[in-house]
Amino acid sequence: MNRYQSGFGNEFATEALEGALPVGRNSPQRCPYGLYAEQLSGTAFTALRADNRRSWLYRIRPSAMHAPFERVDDGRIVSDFGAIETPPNQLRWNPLPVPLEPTDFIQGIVTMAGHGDPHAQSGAAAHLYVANRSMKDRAFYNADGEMLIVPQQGRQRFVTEFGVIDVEPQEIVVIPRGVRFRVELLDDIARGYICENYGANFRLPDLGPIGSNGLANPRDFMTPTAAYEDVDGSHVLVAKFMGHLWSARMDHSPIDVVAWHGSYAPYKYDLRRFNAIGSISYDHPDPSIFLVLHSASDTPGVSSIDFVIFPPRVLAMQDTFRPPWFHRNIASEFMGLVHGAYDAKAEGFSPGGASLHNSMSGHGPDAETFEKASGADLSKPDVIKDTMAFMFETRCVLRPTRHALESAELQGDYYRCWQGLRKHFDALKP
Ligand SMILES: O=C(O)Cc1cc(O)ccc1O
Ligand SMILES: [Fe+2]
Repeated sequence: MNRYQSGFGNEFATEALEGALPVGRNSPQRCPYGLYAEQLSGTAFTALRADNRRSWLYRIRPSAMHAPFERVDDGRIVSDFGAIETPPNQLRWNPLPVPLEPTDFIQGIVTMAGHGDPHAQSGAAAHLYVANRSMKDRAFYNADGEMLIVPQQGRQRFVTEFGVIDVEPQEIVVIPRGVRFRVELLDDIARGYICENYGANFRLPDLGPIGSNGLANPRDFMTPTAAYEDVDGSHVLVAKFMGHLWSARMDHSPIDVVAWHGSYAPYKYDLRRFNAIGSISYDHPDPSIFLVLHSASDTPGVSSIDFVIFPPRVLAMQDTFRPPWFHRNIASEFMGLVHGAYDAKAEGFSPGGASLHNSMSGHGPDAETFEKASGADLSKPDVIKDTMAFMFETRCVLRPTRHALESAELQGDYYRCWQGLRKHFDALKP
């Protein structure tokens, strides 16, 4: 049986038992198989039809059935970014070390930076995670934000209320606000990045003059078909709510949805399917050309968050410095590397590592990349292979956490990568 349905933001309909979906109504007096009907809405009831997202779930028990939540340790998760001063320095980190203690996905999350707050429904957080064991009899949901997860090492299984999503590095998974799930490791280690989006749900960008095809194509987004477990016994439900973790006991698995229909559901996307578009004449285009998904702000044309990738591609621009240019932007850029090398940095940016270039902080190619690209033979195209870098680009400054600024992984000498840039200026040589 096909485990996925294809399409972005579709009206999906799926049942794990034949006839489990009520026909012609959402909430019949008695649901088939003795199931409970429950609506999960991810936008205001009255949101415009194009933005409206909700699903109807037909489950063994309603999601209200749990003991009261109690506060538990937040671990290394942070949602309050005002506590410490934000330096304008360019920052870069080595990958997180593999934990020595048993650590599951939730315990393995480390917040690196963020802005805004869940209460205002605006802003974002950038987290890293590294885990060495599966979540067991434990599920999680995030009421604060949608989670865009970028696995970097190890295959990972997201067992959600809506069905099962398997991902490997170079794929991403998006878990909408409120959706309950657990993460199982399919390899020894699971490592990756998370963009937590407190604002409007991620959506595909409009394509303008690009036309009706290109960038991330809607049919490559995969949403699972219904899959449920009918398991009685002690379970724990962990919630992230208003910046903190809460835990409640349950006497059954919350992954008990036998059928569902609607438009609010988790999905995955294989970044290798991205249709990269670029300059075929001259100049290096703005990285918005590599936009996969974005969260819109209240200002038309200005995203709150852009999720951008730098996939394999061919550079053939003439009389052009082909790698990224030197720049300062109003936006702030948190970057990660899933695989390979990034074309603006000859060394020091490793797979699993991260960098942060905040609003108006100058950055660009390192000295080695600049020298090489300035003298490159442009008669041949550069075929950029075996790479997958990405960026969580935000409208507002991403404020690093105390952990990020004090961790052993912070590269204190990052600034040096630009110090070797030589002065080439000669007023007599135009
Ligand atoms: O800083 C970076 O490496 C990301 C980036 C890439 C690019 O091609 C243009 C602008 C930009 O910020
Ligand atoms: Fe940049």
